[in-house]
Amino acid sequence: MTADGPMTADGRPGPARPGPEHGRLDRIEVTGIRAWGHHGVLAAEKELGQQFVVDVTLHLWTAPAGRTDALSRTVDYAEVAAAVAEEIGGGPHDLVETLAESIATRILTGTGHPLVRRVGVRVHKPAAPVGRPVGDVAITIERDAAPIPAVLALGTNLGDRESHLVGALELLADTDGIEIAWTGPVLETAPVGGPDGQGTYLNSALGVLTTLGPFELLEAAHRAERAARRERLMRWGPRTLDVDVITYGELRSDDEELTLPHPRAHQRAFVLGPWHAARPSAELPGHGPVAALLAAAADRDGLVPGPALTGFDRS
Ligand SMILES: Nc1ncnc2c1ncn2[C@@H]1O[C@H](COP(=O)(O)OP(=O)(O)OP(=O)(O)O)[C@@H](O)[C@H]1O
Ligand SMILES: Nc1nc2c(c(=O)[nH]1)N=C(CO)CN2
Repeated sequence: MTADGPMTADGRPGPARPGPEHGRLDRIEVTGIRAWGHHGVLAAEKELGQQFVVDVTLHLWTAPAGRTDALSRTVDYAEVAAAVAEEIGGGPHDLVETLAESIATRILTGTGHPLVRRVGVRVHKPAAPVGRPVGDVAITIERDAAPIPAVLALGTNLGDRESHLVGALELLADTDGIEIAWTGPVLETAPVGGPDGQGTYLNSALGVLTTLGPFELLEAAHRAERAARRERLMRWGPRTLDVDVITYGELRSDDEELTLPHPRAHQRAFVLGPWHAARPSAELPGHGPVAALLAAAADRDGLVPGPALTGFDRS
């Protein structure tokens, strides 16, 4: 097994490859969702209504749910079907194009958000008044979810710390679906917690725009840790590289594998300091302005400027 092989950072079996970072998402399909709607250009269609049938394809990474059997780590297809039926019953719109678009938007920004990264919608209007017998009228569209802004925190206090940070930034920047939006400065910070006598840390923070789902982003973070040969020997012990997901849009999650925002970020000057330096008006969802959190953090006096490293200069 190589450091980059199919294992999670703590040595458990990881997702079968190819995974989301290889551009291939899984698909959940719900077909034949039937409901009465009043869409159509003709007045009679709006007045009487007719049956519409919709098929949806949800593109998402399902390995976290498949591994743990947890519905909270995937999209509930019953909720999707209910949302689609509601959209069919809404409007009315003149065009099937508009109905398909409204269903795609509802899934990408509502029911399926943020796990569903792409959706396919096929709307059938089998009784459409075409003026002659036809088998069906259907439209198919495919739409991508908007990229999500996320914040990652990096820390290292073992081995060649500078190389670990530069390597992590390069690996993340090269990951499909991750675009680096900004980087914080590198700060040298006193260790917080863990065993006595461990070395000082270099910490930084990154802002990314990502088309990956939250678990896929965590997997990319773990991949960077594996590339630095991260070992988990003791809690808060020395480490070659730690990459934490601090925020993923406004998402709140109490899943122990991915708690969002990161459950200790609001107390940590070594996370808030580099973030604040790059984005002074940032807010941590559920906790308020990063500036105020930084001013109140117990470890705020343990930060000093670190080395100027390649890449960590994009604010
Ligand atoms: N927001 C998150 N970012 C990164 N890991 C998380 C997050 N939420 C939960 N985890 C889980 O925490 C577990 C332990 O992570 P890790 O070993 O990096 O902790 P740590 O860096 O020693 O401590 P801390 O979590 O206090 O930073 C991981 O297996 C991961 O699944
Ligand atoms: N200064 C500093 N202290 C820490 C850090 C860190 O990155 N920097 N990470 C920890 C666990 O993630 C625990 N303590």
